[in-house]
Amino acid sequence: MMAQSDRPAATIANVYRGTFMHSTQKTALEVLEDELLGVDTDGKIAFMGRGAELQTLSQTFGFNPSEVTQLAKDEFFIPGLVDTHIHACQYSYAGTALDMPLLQWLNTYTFPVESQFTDLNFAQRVYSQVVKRTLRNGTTTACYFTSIHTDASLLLGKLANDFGQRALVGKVCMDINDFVEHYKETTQESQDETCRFIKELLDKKYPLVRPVVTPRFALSCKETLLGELGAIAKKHNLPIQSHISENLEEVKLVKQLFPKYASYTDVYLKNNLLTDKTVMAHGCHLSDEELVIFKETGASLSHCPNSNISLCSGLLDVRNVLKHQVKLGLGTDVAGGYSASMLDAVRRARDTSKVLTIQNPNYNTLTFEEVFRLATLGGSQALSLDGQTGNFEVGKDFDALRVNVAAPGGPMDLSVNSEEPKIILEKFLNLGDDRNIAEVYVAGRKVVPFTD
Ligand SMILES: Nc1nc2[nH]cnc2c(=O)[nH]1
Ligand SMILES: [Zn+2]
Repeated sequence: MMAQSDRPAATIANVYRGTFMHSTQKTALEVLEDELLGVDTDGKIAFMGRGAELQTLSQTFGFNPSEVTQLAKDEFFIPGLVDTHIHACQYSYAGTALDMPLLQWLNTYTFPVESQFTDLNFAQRVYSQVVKRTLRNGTTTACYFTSIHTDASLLLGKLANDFGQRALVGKVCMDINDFVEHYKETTQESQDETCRFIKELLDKKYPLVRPVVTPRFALSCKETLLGELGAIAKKHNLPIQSHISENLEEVKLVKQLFPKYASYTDVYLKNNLLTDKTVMAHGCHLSDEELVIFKETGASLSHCPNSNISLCSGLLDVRNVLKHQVKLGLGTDVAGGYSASMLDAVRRARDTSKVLTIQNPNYNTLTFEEVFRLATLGGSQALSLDGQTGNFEVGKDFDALRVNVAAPGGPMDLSVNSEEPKIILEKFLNLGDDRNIAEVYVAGRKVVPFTD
């Protein structure tokens, strides 16, 4: 059935015909074969319909049928991948330094590297690499942590805008750090610089890049700073990101440092940091009572399975999170997670679920369709961006990957017998890489291959 926007007829910029696969609220995987999708000049999906409706649609929307882009037999579109948690400033050492648990890893590797982002040349190099690499890997939306440095963080916003990535960018706030000299702010500096960062980034009016209030985690922020950051987010109605219950040593220390609070979740809750626009990374060790608070506040979780395994932090029970109806997306958590590819996050999420099944054979393993939904629609919900992106719905922005599973020199071979699209998607999710991602679109604009 033809679906079209209620808005006045838009000028159609592009029409694509072929197989589209995406998730909806009702179904983890919907396969639309011989589908037509029209994108208007604002980059929004103006209509979707069956291939057989071409003539009617072309008249209604005023496009020439001969200008329709027809996908090849081995191609399909999926929604852009949403990385709900990635540290842009840790990209330079991704793939290394994975021999310690979280707190030692932060002190030994992370803080010394992050402290270098006073140098804007260094920032320019690392940040352009991470934006380009993630776009090539199909990340159309990224929720970034930076370092404590405002100017370098603004530079990341500029680069995401220049390359056309949808991004939330968070200048990291931390007024506690006993290990690396100078790599911390005073409480006042952290608030002032957060306000400057928000103002300057919003003033740029980048259409797809927004600031996110970013207390690093409870162990890096004094109570006063947590409260002030909660107030800033409230005042400007901004999203919030942080880390929670990643590793048991961290959970224990939070209990010791915040004895007045009922739980780790309560620390964020009482400081106005758990809202329906909050995304917290990890949550491996949250209790059911804490998950109930997430559900009640509308806060979401970012599941970062590569990081959880690489830093030996824990295994998130995604089934239990979903049972509690907590919004959930996937994150790479570079560089605790060693891969900047969301395809890796998909695979590691499935592996984690299988480890839980090995531990308990009655555990209901996540299906590949469910994990695909987490990487797309789930991520957009976790970042409160599901009004704009996450799947192919009329009125949303066209954020999409044109996948070619038969890309020359690619990493996978197709079955000799032709398979149905769903099986080919499964194969791509498990075996594909950027060689199969022929084109990437964000808000209708082709951002990969790069034009320069
Ligand atoms: N994985 C991870 N966890 C954190 N908790 C506080 N900071 C960090 C960080 O940079 N990475
Ligand atoms: Zn992280």
